[in-house]
Amino acid sequence: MAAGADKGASDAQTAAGRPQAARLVLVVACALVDPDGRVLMTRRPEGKPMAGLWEFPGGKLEPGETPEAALIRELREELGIETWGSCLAPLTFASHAYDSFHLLMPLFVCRKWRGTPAAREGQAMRWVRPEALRDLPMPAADVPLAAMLRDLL
Ligand SMILES: Nc1nc2c([nH]c(=O)n2[C@H]2C[C@H](O)[C@@H](COP(=O)(O)OP(=O)(O)OP(=O)(O)O)O2)c(=O)[nH]1
Repeated sequence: MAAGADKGASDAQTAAGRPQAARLVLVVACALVDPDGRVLMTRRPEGKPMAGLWEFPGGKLEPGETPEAALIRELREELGIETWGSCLAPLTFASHAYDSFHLLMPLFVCRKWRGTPAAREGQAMRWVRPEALRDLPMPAADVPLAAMLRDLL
């Protein structure tokens, strides 16, 4: 019998019998790290899913964008800062099953930018020591990232 052929009808399966992934959403995010080693976190505004939770700046890619270009654009739009691909170092990633989609989120670290981050979209923001990240309410996908940042930064 093919693997999975005896599973219940409630399991989402492809015709080939493999588990069916939820819609995959690619989001790129950044740990901006200041000279004191603190990380910039922003709070999701009211009216959005997961409102009030603290997240890394970033967002979804637009069609045809590379992750790096999307992140540079998001940092400009959200925080009014300018950075460069050469200043974005891949750090880790989140792969998390939310109810309605599966989030795949590379997390870059950036220590060099031009300008002073300011919340351009009305979101709250704060600089947080890596060891204090665990005290912030975060999206479920971010919880393991916070633990990794404590070790890696
Ligand atoms: N930017 C960011 N998004 C995160 C983090 N953790 C996490 O689960 N997400 C989720 C929340 C959203 O579903 C998605 C980010 O997409 P987004 O910021 O472009 O979209 P949004 O929900 O704010 O707004 P919309 O474009 O869907 O209307 O990724 C994180 O640390 N940073």
